[in-house]
Amino acid sequence: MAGQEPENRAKQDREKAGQSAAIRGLLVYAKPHKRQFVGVVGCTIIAIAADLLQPYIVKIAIDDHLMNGSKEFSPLLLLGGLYLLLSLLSLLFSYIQNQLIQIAGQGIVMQLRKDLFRHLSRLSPSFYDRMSSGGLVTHISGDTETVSQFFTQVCLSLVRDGMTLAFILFFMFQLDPVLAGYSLLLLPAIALIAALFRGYMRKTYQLSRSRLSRLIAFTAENLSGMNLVQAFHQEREQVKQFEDRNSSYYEANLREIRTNVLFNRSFDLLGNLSVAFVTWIGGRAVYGEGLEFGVLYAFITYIRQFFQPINSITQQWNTLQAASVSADRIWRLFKTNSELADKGVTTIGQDGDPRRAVGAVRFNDVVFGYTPEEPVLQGISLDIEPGQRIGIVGTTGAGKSSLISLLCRFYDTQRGSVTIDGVDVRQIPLVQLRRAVGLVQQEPYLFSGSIIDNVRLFDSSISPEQVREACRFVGADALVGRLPDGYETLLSEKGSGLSAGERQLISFARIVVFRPSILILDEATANLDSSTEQMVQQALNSVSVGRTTFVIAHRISTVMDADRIIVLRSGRIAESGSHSELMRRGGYYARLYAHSQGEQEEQPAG
Ligand SMILES: Nc1ncnc2c1ncn2[C@@H]1O[C@H](COP(=O)(O)OP(=O)(O)OP(=O)(O)O)[C@@H](O)[C@H]1O
Repeated sequence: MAGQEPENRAKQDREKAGQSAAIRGLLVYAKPHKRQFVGVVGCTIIAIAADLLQPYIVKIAIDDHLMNGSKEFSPLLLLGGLYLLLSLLSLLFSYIQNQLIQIAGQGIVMQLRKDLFRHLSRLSPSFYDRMSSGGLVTHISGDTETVSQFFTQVCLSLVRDGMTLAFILFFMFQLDPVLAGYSLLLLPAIALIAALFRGYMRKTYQLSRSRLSRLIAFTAENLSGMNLVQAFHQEREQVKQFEDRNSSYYEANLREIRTNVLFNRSFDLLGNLSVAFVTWIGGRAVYGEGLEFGVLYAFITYIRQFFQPINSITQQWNTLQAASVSADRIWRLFKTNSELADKGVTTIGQDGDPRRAVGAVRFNDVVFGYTPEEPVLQGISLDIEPGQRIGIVGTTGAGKSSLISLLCRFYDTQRGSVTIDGVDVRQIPLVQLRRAVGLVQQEPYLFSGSIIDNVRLFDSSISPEQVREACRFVGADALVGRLPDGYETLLSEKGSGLSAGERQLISFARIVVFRPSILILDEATANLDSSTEQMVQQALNSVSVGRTTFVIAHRISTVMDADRIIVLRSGRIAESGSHSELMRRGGYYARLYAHSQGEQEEQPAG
């Protein structure tokens, strides 16, 4: 146990160093808003001075005009006018100060969210294999919001409350140094209360934040998988889990509020005690004519105001802590590099247009696993000529999708290489590679947007007419015709409102529009009924003419007419050849085929 102490301390030191580096990193974002921050400081000085001069004006009115028996009304009117003017000035400059800090703070966080999202969109699929989407939602929404509070609350409080304190002390010493000296006796009591509460407030604050993050993450993940939750009748279990998280957040929140209220009331109590103290000491001095009554009035007003900024600065401690933790988490995300270094500089295709690549694909002794210890593909070598139609078959988990993931470079090989037209995919810039290779998956992703934008993927260089033509080509125009606003119909997230097969047709139209030189269909027609499949198949046959095409299918009938069929078994190529060759051989493929035809009861082991 004793050995853990220094270890924990070293860990805490590392965390602290990371957090301050993160805060420093955030300050880079603040740089473009320098002028707004200078404006905030200027406005704060004017607003505070106008605020704190008000008791001074009353003091002049009392001591110089009311108490000396003067019956003149006009100086009082003038002082009253001045008081009003100061109030208006304070109001106006507080407003401008608030506007400026919000513009700066929100601007910083808007930029931060933008950069973070852009960064996340470049991270490789392996990153998303590890991270929960709910956790990422919390980072983008919750953490950036906390960072925004750093600028709009912590920075503002430090400037405003720090200056207020300095001004109050200045006025107090200006009015009566002895009474001001007595007031300083309060400082140890203030420090004691702050120290007593600080640790506890931090703990309760962090507890409620972390429980809120858990709640948000759980909600986000459940909403995206709600159809599965319902399909498996998990509603009651999920509601129970939600309730647990919800009530533990409720308790943590109440505890945090209770601590804050206790802290605030302690300060109020101290404030009232100090007013009583000053009234007693000052009152005696006024009776003994050692102090003017106006000075006492102004003093009491200042001492009342003295606690508010201290209270506010102490409260910001929590926000500062939370902001540094959030900044650290955001920074760590920024520092996560894509495992796929996009350093390739070799272009492919005629005139540098990857869509006009020849389409020769080679797998050279490829070994790959999602974790290094568990290889999923073992020593795959393939040589595919341009324009060939390749079928890939194999039982569930044999490695079919993994094989084409390497061609798309969603992952990098552990050994060996994949080349297109003789160029290693790692040497091809990712943007070129993604244009060269078109992928249609079983569950195509549709974006929130119109049909037109979903087909042309928001690329406005592709005209709506080209989109319509592509839809006609794959037979999607009848479907679009049935939608309320035709091609302008807005699809909601994940394309809900369309059946799986209809979503598939839209993704086929994409391929027709973008015409990649290599086409991959991963169980792409599995969701279509047989008549639609036939129609799409015809369309695909025309699209795939002259293009290297990979077709992954469970239904062997889908790949029977391929130039060559690759049969995968446990991450290795078991057989390859045309349908008739493989059937003649009477091996694993022939058994798979027989099984798919329902001639064999047992599925071959794979
Ligand atoms: N993202 C991933 N992270 C970790 N392991 C994975 C991942 N994707 C697939 N695997 C594993 O890799 C192996 C091969 O999976 P792959 O999806 O390539 O098989 P498949 O032949 O396409 O199967 P199916 O016919 O079911 O689509 C399986 O054991 C699978 O569990």
